Amino acid sequence: MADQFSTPLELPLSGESLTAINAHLSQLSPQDILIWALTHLPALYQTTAFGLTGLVALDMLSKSGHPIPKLIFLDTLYHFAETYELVQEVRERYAVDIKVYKPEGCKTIGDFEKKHGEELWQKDEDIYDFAVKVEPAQRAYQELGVHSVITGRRRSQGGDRASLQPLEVDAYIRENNVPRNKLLDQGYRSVGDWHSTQPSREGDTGERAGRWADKEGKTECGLHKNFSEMKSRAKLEEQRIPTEEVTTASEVATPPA
Ligand SMILES: Nc1ncnc2c1ncn2[C@@H]1O[C@H](COP(=O)(O)OS(=O)(=O)O)[C@@H](OP(=O)(O)O)[C@H]1O
Repeated sequence: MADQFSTPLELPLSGESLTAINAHLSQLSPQDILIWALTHLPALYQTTAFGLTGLVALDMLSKSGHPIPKLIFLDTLYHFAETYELVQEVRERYAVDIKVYKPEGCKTIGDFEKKHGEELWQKDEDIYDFAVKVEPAQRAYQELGVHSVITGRRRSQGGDRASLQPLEVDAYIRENNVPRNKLLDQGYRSVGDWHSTQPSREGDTGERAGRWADKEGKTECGLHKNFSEMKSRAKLEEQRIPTEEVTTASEVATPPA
């Protein structure tokens, strides 16, 4: 797919190039956008929590005829057993390299509670988000030399969640037999940590109903905030998290099957 953009692109992009690229991409199919990303974006990875969008993207990439990017999974330690099963299923089905990053110095929930106390998400959800997603993502990007990522967020997920079009995704999943989280067949619409994810209730609208259902105004985990905000969270963490000694191994680990 020849176009006017250099291959690979030189980063960072100016606002002007970004506008031109987005105008170009908005005319392409999802498959072609992904191929464009593969051929143009340097040091490209896919960050995924194995949601529907990410798995559809992975399936499309696997059929593109190009080598697929490695995956980055931020293992918060608090995922459902079904999600960990899905990680293994995806690894086998697509023969893809999955880099797993856990909260710093923690291999188990026991390690995490020793460092932060029990139910950190109840005490301070900003610090929880920082510890389980933001810091591990920063570490992953730095250690792996990541310059570009594919994520499963969609424009239609921002703001007005009722405008989502999950049926398109469902059709692709059925036709291509894409693996999916078993919880999606048990009344869950979107799956994150078990303590912040509930099945959707009657009358719920939106694809992400059930995420932080009891926390008014909370819709995101902090992973997608911009970098300066992430840095100020780092300061917050330094000031407020007790610094007890814990194992400090920072590693690319494999989650339980
Ligand atoms: N734990 C973890 N590890 C790696 N990547 C992750 C993680 N959580 C969120 N994401 C990325 O964010 C996409 C949207 O996820 P969610 O809708 O669940 O929202 S949220 O980020 O948790 O707020 C999600 O899309 P999917 O690939 O469809 O899962 C990922 O690209």
